[in-house]
Amino acid sequence: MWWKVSRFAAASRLSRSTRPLSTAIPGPCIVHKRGADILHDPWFNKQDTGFPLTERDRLGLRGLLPPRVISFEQQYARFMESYRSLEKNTVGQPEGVVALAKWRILNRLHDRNETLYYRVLIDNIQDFAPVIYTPTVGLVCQNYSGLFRRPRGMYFSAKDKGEMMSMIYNWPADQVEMIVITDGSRILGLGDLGVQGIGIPIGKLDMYVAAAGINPQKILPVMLDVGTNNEKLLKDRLYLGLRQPRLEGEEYISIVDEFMEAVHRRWPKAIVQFEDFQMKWAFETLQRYRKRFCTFNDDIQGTAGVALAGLLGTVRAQGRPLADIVNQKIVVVGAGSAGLGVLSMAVQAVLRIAENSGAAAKNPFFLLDKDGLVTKERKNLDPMAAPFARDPAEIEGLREGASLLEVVKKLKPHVLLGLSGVGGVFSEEVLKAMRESDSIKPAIFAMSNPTMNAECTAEDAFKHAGENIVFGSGSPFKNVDLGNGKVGHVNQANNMYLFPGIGLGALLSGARLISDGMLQAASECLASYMTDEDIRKGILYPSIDCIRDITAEVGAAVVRAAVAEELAEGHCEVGPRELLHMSKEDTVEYVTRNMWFPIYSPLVHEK
Ligand SMILES: NC(=O)c1ccc[n+]([C@@H]2O[C@H](COP(=O)([O-])OP(=O)(O)OC[C@H]3O[C@@H](n4cnc5c(N)ncnc54)[C@H](O)[C@@H]3O)[C@@H](O)[C@H]2O)c1
Ligand SMILES: O=C(O)C[C@H](O)C(=O)O
Ligand SMILES: [Mg+2]
Repeated sequence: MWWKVSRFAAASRLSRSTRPLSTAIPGPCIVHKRGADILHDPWFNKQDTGFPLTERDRLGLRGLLPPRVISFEQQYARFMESYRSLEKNTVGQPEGVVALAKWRILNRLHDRNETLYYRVLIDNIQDFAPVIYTPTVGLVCQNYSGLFRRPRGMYFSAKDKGEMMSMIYNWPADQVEMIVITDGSRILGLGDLGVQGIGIPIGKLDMYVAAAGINPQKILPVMLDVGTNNEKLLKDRLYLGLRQPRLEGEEYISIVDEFMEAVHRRWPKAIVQFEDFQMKWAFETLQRYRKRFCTFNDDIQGTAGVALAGLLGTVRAQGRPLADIVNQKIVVVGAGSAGLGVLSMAVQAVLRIAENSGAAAKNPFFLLDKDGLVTKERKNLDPMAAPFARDPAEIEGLREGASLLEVVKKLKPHVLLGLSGVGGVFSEEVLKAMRESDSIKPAIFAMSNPTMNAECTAEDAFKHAGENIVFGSGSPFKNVDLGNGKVGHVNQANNMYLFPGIGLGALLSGARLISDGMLQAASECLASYMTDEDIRKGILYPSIDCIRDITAEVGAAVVRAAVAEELAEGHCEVGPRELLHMSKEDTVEYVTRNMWFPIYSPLVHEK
């Protein structure tokens, strides 16, 4: 049977499966529509031919469909056949053309039938994540106005000021649990894409459904269109967003305030994830809302947890105890929302580890931005970067603004971590200089997205920096063939390993807010997920095939942290007292049980 050989189940590391028994009888699903309205609704549509005859009778579909009933399994096989033949037929065509063709076929299925769409996505996550998420989502955003066929999610624009409280009620679902919002101002490493950035919340929420099992009827992608400063888009006749420069200052923040209040009024328990906001607004909105609403910024906080898990992994990969992190030299390239988010969390973790192990706390971090090494001598030092600027007296031989190459040659760092958004900044010379690293297993993280913005490719990293490196990248690269049967393992150092678990854990705990402790628990869970044996092979993160399992573990860690901090108010029928009495295993089981899984449910009509 096709589902028995699914790679998802085969690759699952844990014996407990996040997939329900295939024999389980699905519960009914109440619909408030009938007839053709059902066929046009991707939440309920069963690819038309999948409606059994009794259901056709009940829902007034008789006569609207050809007589033959096609099973879910047959529909699944048929879709996969078309996808595979598209793959075959596009061999040799330019990469971007193939990527968009794959995105189109998946997007069409998404528009028609969400159950089948999410099932093929879950079962083929390794193949499909790069199509619906990073890196193809970047290309989709760049071409969004031309690709546009149907809207998805909600669009709030600067023109809607004063109207949002009523507009929010235009969304057709009664319940929304997870919202991802962007203002399109820093889409991956591609800059300001205005309204076209809506592709990012859509892709992130697809991962929420696939990895965290959030019901797709309870997700909401949101675009806050406050204009764009992208000249090319402003001149583009087809551009679908507001053709005006971005709002700034009070005008800007009052729009975000209004949106947050409207959402909170209609769905007080919904989690709001901020995504791909330019740095100043990313930090400002996080500070402004994190105590008032259940919200987090994925680029600052999700990325930090994934990077920290990677840094701890590199210490283990060298066969050293975690406390040795204080003795590492870690160069962070990029002082934006992601780089500074990583540093904030990692500095706290290093202090904690040093305190717990009795080691003297040392600062292992060195920060560079577009103007080179950031020191206290920097003129107009950004206040957000100031806590991480080095004192020139402590870093003998390195000047303010030193280039990356100078820094690497002088320091011989253990880790090079890129969040600069600039493709190729880990040049051949820089990578070759990493051969002199003081680490027996130097680590290179080229975390910028999409692929062309990665600081280096996997191939170049292994070629120039040596075969003994540990490598991670934000966008997927294939493992590198090192010859003689040896393989250079590529880790996907992407916040997708954490944000679904953070959101799910926050939701199921019913926490009022997302605390540092909950985020730290998520990161620690990811950091301890891999075995020593894997880590020694340079495998720092689980395979994406296991993303539901790792998300269940992360979600449970977040729930437990919320309970420990007395932030958990419970979810649905599970109250705070029940959460309090759950063991670790019970909590994982609770989280897993709450994951939605795509199967056709019998539809029952109610007026
Ligand atoms: N892998 C992941 O999970 C993940 C998560 C978040 C962000 N990212 C990626 O990180 C990148 C940066 O995101 P951000 O939000 O921090 O952007 P940002 O615009 O806020 O910051 C970019 C930073 O890079 C610096 N920079 C630019 N050119 C540089 C150069 N040549 N050398 C050194 N530094 C340079 C800038 O000075 C700035 O400090 C993006 O490409 C994004 O896709 C990846
Ligand atoms: O979207 C991603 O793939 C990761 C991250 O949130 C980014 O902004 O690059
Ligand atoms: Mg992002």
